[in-house]
Amino acid sequence: MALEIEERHVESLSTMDHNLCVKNIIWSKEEWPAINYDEFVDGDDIPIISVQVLDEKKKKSQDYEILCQAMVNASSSWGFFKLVDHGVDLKVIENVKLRLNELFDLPMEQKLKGARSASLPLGYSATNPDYGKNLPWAEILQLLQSPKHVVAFATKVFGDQHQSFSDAMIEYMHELDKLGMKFFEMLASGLGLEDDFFTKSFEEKGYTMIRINRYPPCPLPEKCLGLGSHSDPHALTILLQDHVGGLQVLKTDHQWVGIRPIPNSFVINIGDTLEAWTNGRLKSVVHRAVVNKEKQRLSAAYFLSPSSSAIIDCPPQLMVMDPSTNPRKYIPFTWEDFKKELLVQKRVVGKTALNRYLILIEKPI
Ligand SMILES: O=C(O)CCC(=O)C(=O)O
Ligand SMILES: [Fe+2]
Repeated sequence: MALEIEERHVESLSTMDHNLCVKNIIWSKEEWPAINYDEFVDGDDIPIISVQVLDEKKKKSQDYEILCQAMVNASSSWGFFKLVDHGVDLKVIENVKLRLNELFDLPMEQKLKGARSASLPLGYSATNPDYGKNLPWAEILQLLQSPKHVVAFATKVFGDQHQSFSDAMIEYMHELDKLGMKFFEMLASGLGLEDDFFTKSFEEKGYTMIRINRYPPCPLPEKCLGLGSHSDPHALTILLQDHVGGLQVLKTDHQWVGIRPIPNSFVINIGDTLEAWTNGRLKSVVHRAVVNKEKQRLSAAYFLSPSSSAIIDCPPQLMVMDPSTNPRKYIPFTWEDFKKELLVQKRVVGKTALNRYLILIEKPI
């Protein structure tokens, strides 16, 4: 029976070049998930933060300061939190989900008109052929935030019928960008930095992008993964997911924990760049997506990245020079340099993208 399943053709992830069976997408044993997509433990989940008080008039009020602190605390412990009452119009969110599902529902031939190129990780792909083994059980679309880029992609796939897809994506990314900038101000404030400490490095959006994952139902979810364990290399991720569930986060005790989806919320997580920027005070935490037998799942990760010229250097307030407490952990780097590395890197496993800037600290014997 198990063998029969492994021989099954995977229609939804097969292309003309890659005709896949379940066995081609089975992961190495060490990676098999021990927790199901719908296993959640109340009291062992990431914090929930409501930003209802986030109103310009209340800025600098005590409520605002408490909220900033809560965000910093969640970002320093879990590296993740759920955001509710976020203020992004639900119509915009529902519309983008609808348009994305419509896109993924198209025949493979049509989606492949917008296929990612070999040289750049942008566009559509049915799973990720670069990975060789441990293929994600997912269809993936990566697009830059730039409206021009979105329209160019959508025109390839939909021709002159691209408008509804393009408009939905552009509007959604615009809203998320505004939300992201608010977070950066709040994180800066909670860390005791000038409000614009981070935002002033986000004027150019060159490499801010969205990655949409649609995970088809999987007949062998105990041996496959939608997305393997990784951390996000950018500064901050705003993740939208549907009601199905599948996101799991690795805790400091090396246990995976399932993140229960809640309606009308986002999941926010710190990326490697922000971890380096704050000398490790905010944590970029490893996570993954598991799949299930019955339901397809949609998630969309919006990755905010700084201007190319931004120098990722920890401010002295967050760094104590005394090596026994909190010495500098990373060599300052420009986002341009880091971005180049990301473009050639095939796969992020753990925090490998950031390791090249790590300062190796010798421990006293
Ligand atoms: O699907 C998910 O919940 C996770 C997606 C994710 O981590 C990513 O796209 O980087
Ligand atoms: Fe991620």
